[in-house]
Amino acid sequence: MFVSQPILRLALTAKWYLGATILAGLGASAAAVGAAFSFAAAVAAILGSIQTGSGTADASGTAAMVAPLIWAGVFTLARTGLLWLRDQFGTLAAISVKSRVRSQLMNHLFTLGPGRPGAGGTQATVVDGVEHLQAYVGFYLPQLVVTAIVPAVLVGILATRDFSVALVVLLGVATVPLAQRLWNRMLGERAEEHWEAFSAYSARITDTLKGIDTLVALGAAKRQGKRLTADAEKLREATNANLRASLGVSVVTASAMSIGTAGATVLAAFHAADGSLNTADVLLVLFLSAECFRPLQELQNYWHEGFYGIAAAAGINRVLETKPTVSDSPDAFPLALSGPPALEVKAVGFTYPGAGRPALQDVSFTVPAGATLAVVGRSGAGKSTLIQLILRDVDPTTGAVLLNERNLRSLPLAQIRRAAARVAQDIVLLDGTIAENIRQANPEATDADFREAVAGARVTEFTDRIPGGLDSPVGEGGALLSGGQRQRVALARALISRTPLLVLDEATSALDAENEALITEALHLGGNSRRTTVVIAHRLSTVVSADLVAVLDDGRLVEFGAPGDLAGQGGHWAQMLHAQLADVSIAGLGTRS
Ligand SMILES: Nc1ncnc2c1ncn2[C@@H]1O[C@H](COP(=O)(O)OP(=O)(O)OP(=O)(O)O)[C@@H](O)[C@H]1O
Repeated sequence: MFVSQPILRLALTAKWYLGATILAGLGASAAAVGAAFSFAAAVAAILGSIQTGSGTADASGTAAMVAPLIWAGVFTLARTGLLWLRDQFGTLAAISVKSRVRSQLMNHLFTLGPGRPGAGGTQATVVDGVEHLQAYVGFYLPQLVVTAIVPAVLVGILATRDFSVALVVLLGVATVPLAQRLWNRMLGERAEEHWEAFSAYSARITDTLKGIDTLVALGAAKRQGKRLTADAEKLREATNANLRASLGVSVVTASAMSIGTAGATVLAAFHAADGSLNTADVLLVLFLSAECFRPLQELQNYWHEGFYGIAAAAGINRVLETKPTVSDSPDAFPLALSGPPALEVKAVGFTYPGAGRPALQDVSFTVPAGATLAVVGRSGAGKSTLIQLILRDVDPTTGAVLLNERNLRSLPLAQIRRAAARVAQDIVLLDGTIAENIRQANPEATDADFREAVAGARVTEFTDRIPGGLDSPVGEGGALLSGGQRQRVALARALISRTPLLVLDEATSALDAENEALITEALHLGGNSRRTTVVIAHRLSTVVSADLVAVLDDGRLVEFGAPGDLAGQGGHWAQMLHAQLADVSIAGLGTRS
């Protein structure tokens, strides 16, 4: 018997369906017992009439056998109907549990933040893993209960007819769960290994499909193909190991059932010969012995079907047990936020788990409400880390981030998510139309808000030129749009969401200078605005329109102030400015042909 505790807890959410499945299974066995007694009664009636007559069944014997035969027919039909009902209820239980497990997995994944497991393996768990629960939850688990009850009751009934036959059947029945117990540990390990191999293979396929163009361009398709073959080989080995282990259980179970039934038949024959059992009782004993083993046989069949569900349960548990990177503190309460918030970063330090050195050290600055802060610095200086801290994707190792003087840790996470819009460099659009993608950020937005957002982010500039306009599909992940068009859709999403805090992580990198300037204007980066904005930018044009600049270098804040003030100080910002201006002037030099 193999029961995964967390999946059992989830299965109990469909307890009514599971209860009905169990009742129908028990009812089917009861109907089989009824049919066995009826057949035995019919046979007894016929034999009785032969013994009293002249060697053939007389009219009274034929009449006496009609009623039991009708009953046998009724019980047999009832059994068929109950088995059908059992399968229906089992399927309904499985469907209900699968949909609950999927939504629990998705809800949990939403809370996990950057620490969530990789997309490939997670997809295998949410799609295939949960699908495998069907046979485990709908059939294996209810059959466990039926198997625990039916053989015990039937052995009791058998004992009233023939104690020694009952004892032989009991020995056969008891051997099956004992053998399975011995195998469980090994099967559990095999199940986990199989699931690991399956999700690794599935993750590799997802990665390959996502990066197929890059792999072809790099000439690395063959190498990736070899890796896929190696993963497929590991999966084949794991599947074989699985099959070998479950074959062991099958052999022991089938032997115990065959030996038990054969033993019961031989004993019943002896007892018929010595007159301690009549022919009708022999028939009854044989029927009941077979019915004792039937639930065990079915349990074994379901075990084979549900095995992958048990394997997947390990993967499902692993996702459900992954702890979120940040969570609500027990005494969190919302901040009264009527306009753009003031942002304070106070002596903040952050070290990634397992990293040898801090990504940020002792960073402090304040951004007044409605102002725009541009964060600049070399690659690896800590800009993205700072953004993650401001959005509370992670908590600082030391110091604190405050909104309107309230530590982010004391705010409900849901409020922070609602108050902040983020546009990252790699934009992910969901399959649907351009308009649907934009409206998704604020389904309650009015048509006027929508028009303002698409105009501000210069979306209409390209949608006016395509036949479907704003109702054109974006394709999977936004594949039908260019990088710059995707960024404009994402910026429109940020504009329509009207959040008081806006974070742009190189969100205009794919735009041409003219569009960037116009969008910057629409976002009111600079001057008092209805939102406080933090922007990571490499382009001068974005930075000079900000109210404040924070220059990071090797995780430390090396300069902070208005861009105009810093420009004259000859420090990091002034040097970056000069370097970029030199690039611009060299690029702007004409050539003589
Ligand atoms: N998940 C991570 N685990 C460990 N170290 C990390 C992780 N992410 C970033 N780092 C390290 O933290 C430091 C700061 O990285 P961060 O991504 O914040 O820099 P950045 O200024 O945004 O760089 P870029 O401009 O290249 O995006 C780097 O040394 C980087 O290697």
